[in-house]
Amino acid sequence: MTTGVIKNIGWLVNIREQYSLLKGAALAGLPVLANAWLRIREGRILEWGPMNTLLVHDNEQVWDAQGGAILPGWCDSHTHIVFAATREEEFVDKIKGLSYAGIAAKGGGILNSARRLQSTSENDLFNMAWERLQQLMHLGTTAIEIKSGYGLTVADELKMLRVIRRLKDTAPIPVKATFLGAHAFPEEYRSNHEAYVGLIISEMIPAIAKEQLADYIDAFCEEGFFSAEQTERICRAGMQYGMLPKIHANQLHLSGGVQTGVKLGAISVDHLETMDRPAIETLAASDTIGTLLPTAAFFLRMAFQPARDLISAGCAIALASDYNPGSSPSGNMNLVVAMSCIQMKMLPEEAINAATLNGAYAMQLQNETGSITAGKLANLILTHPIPSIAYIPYSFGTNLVKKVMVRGTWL
Ligand SMILES: N=CN[C@@H](CCC(=O)O)C(=O)O
Ligand SMILES: [Zn+2]
Repeated sequence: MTTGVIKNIGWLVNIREQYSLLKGAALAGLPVLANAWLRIREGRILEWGPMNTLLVHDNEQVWDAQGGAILPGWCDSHTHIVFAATREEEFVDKIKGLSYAGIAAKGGGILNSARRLQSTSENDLFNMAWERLQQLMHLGTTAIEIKSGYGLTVADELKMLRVIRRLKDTAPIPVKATFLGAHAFPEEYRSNHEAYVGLIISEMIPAIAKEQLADYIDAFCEEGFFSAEQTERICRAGMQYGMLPKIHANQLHLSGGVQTGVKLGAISVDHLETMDRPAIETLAASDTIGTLLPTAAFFLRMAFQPARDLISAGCAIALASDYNPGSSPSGNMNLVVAMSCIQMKMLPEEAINAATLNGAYAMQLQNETGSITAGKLANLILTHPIPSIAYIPYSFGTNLVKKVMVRGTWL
């Protein structure tokens, strides 16, 4: 745990003494201090001010930002980084014309990942996910949610969640675990979906709860996958054990996932590529966060999420990477932020808030990270010198991240 002061910060971004979930117009308010210093004590943010007020303490460590910006690290609230193999062959199939749903119907997609994961050891899965997590941290992600959902048997879902637990115990950043047994129906349940729903409810959830392996419960609420009614039953079963819902909703169709999530008081409903007025208004009238995953829409060549409509209606919006081998094989949150500005017309301020403070809320980590606030973790991004905040999404594809600090230590 390090103590010291960062000087010559060009822009100190998202400074907040008080904070709350940002909805609608509030998303555009990003408090920034130009030409600043920031003091860290015991791995946490202590205080900050304009450069002309800096008094360096005796024997204090001083780091020079050399005009770079300091931001709270990205809070990626939706990932699937535990997987056994990449799926670039399906990527090529898609280039040749097959649809995402078509690939899934052929036994590809999630079931392909499940077959590969079932024959991979817990240790190998951990090592692969650990490597991915290291890469993400160097790209500025300093809090993350990770889902199961490529196991699809009691033993393999437990295996995945134990890997996530090990990541939690090993990583220096906060990690949250989500149980997504309801990700796809395994082949052997093709003609008896109810039996698989029963397995999730009566065997998987109690076993996971016994080992306290999951913070959240998720279901892929989608045509051909889990209906709104099945999603509700599965989530309610998880809620009995304290797992709050975070739901895959309205990705390919108007699945009813948004309404189901709001009805259950879900922390978030995620994806939202396919929205209509009732879904937008239901979300806007709730405290459930709409988590947008623009790199998944990009990779699947789908229409992007209607961010402007959601913000105009007053919704709380978060941004996340959806890092997974099928629909978003990238966990680069810098790209997510840029894409949300370029393709969804989010303002740079809205996108940064959605990828930091609201992302933290979407993992119930708002008191630990997501803004420059005294007492929060010193989990920070230092950029190369930039002329403005808008330059961050504007210069998409250029790695502006110079260094990342986690709990007061530079990686
Ligand atoms: N949509 C469902 N689940 C993942 C994709 C998983 C996969 O294709 O492996 C997603 O969030 O996009
Ligand atoms: Zn996902």
